Amino acid sequence: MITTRALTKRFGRTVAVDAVDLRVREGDRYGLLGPNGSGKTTLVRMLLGLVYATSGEIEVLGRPVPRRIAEVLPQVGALVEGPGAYAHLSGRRNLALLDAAGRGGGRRTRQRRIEEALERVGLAKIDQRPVKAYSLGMRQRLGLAAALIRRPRLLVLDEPTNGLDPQGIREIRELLVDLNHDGTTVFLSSHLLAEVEQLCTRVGVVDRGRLVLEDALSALHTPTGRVLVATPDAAAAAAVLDGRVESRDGEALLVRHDDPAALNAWLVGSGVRVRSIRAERRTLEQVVLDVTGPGSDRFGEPG
Ligand SMILES: Nc1ncnc2c1ncn2[C@@H]1O[C@H](COP(=O)(O)OP(=O)(O)OP(=O)(O)O)[C@@H](O)[C@H]1O
Repeated sequence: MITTRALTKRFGRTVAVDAVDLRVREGDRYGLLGPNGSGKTTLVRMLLGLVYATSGEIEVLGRPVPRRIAEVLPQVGALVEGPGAYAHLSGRRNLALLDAAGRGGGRRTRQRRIEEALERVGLAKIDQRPVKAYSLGMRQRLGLAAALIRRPRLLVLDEPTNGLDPQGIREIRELLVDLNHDGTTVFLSSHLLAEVEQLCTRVGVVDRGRLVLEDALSALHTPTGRVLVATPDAAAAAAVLDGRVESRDGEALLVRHDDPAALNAWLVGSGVRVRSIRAERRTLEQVVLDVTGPGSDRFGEPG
């Protein structure tokens, strides 16, 4: 769906995007994760032909960008750096103008597609109020509706939950999962670890312009070599496990061991009751901290 090779963008002496090889597959919910200023927006804009690369190649939906962007855009829904809209017009009017301006929309179905898109983003009830009276969250939803009116195969979204409250963020997340289940590939950028962890199936991590990691989310949650045990016999367990217990908090023990089943058999065989047992897995945060250098500790900051 999206492939880049050695994609690079320089602004003077600043290397905003540095030799990035990105690979987004059909059906992915792909999260491009990086702190503010790491180059995500520049990368997204290059994918859409809004910024020209200094060097490297881009393919979107099998076609080279920017050369054949005109064939690509009708199949792509995009939301980049805050939705642009005519402030004095209503949301519906904005969508109608947008649909009329682009290629391949189909006038006959316009009204229906607009109402469907508004419904999907939770704006079905908007009235004639102009967009300038909208809250930031409503504008963001309108921007998403705009990305949806063409029923795109691919969604490209730059920080789609910016400006939304927790309820709004959750609704957008559910919407994107639904769309993805219906066959839309979703590519989004975010500086929020938790957002990507909850929403995405694949993750790319950018650090100062470089893509330092790209993998399936499930593959990143690797076991840490420790097991979390809950037992009412914590003291007895600690004695049995002799030196393997790394920490203890009430009934909860963190044990150095890489096989929960074998550990369970050992404990039960020694007369220790086990309430629950599971392998500890690395969180996305740990994975990201391992691959990003010092000074890249700005993840999760609002902005
Ligand atoms: N038009 C431009 N001219 C000069 N420098 C730019 C321009 N656009 C971006 N940059 C620089 O490129 C780097 C990456 O910026 P970019 O906006 O792509 O990062 P980002 O990860 O999207 O951050 P944010 O989430 O804050 O937008 C930054 O150092 C930025 O200052």
